[in-house]
Amino acid sequence: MAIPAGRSVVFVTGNAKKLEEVIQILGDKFPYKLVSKKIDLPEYQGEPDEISIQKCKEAAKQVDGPVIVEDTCLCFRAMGGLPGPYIKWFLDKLRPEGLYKMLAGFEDKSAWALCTFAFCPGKEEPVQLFRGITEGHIVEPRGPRDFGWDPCFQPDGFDKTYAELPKEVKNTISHRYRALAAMSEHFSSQANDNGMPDTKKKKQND
Ligand SMILES: O=c1nc[nH]c2c1ncn2[C@H]1C[C@H](O)[C@@H](COP(=O)(O)OP(=O)(O)OP(=O)(O)O)O1
Ligand SMILES: [Mg+2]
Repeated sequence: MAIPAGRSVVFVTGNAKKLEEVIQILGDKFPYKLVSKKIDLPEYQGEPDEISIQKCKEAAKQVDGPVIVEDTCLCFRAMGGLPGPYIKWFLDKLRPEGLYKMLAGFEDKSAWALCTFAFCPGKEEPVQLFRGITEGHIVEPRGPRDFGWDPCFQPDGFDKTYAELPKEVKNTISHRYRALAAMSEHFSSQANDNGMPDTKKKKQND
C-alpha cells in the first residue's frame, strides 16, 4: 500500500530509547517524514507477528492515519523462545541480573533479539510487517544501564554486550537496524515506483 511521497507517518511508541535509535538509524534514508507520538499501547499476548498486527491496528485507530509501531522480543533458545514478547515484564521484575540467572539451569545461553516493525496506512487497512533478528548470548550484565536488557545481551561475533558497544556499532548490527533496513528498502523502492527519481533505472535507459 503506497502513501504519497513527502507525507508523514506517525511512529507510535512509549519508549524514548527506541525512538532515539530509530531516528539515529534512519537518518535521511526514509522517504517519509517520521513524526513520533508517545502512546503506551497495550502489551498484547500471542505470537510476535500477531502482537505487532494488533498493536499497529490499535495505533492506526487512535491516530487515524498512517502509523508505524515496533515490538521487540528477547528469546532464549533453551526456553523455546521465551520470554519473547513478554520480555518487558521479565526485565521489569528481574532486571538484567535476573535474566542472566534465569538460564542458570541450562547449558545453552544462546538467544536472539527479534524486532518487528508494523506499518498501517490507516484504520481498517491491512498491516505490513518488517522483521530483523540478531543472534547472541545472555551473559552476566556488563556496561551502562540506560537501555533495557542491553547489558546482558552479547551479539555473536563481538566480545562486548549491546550496552558496552558504541551506539554506532549497535545501530549497524542490531535487530532494530535489520528490521528498519527491510522497511526502508521496501518504502524506498515503492517511492521510486511512484515517480520519484531512480538513478539506477535512469542509468540503464541512458
Ligand atoms: O534494543 C533494545 N535493547 C534493550 N532493551 C530493549 C531494546 N528494545 C526494546 N527493549 C526493551 C524495552 C521493553 O522492556 C522490551 C520490549 O517491549 P516493547 O513492548 O517492544 O517496548 P515498550 O513497551 O518499551 O515500547 P512500545 O511503546 O514501543 O511498545 O524490551
Ligand atoms: Mg510495548
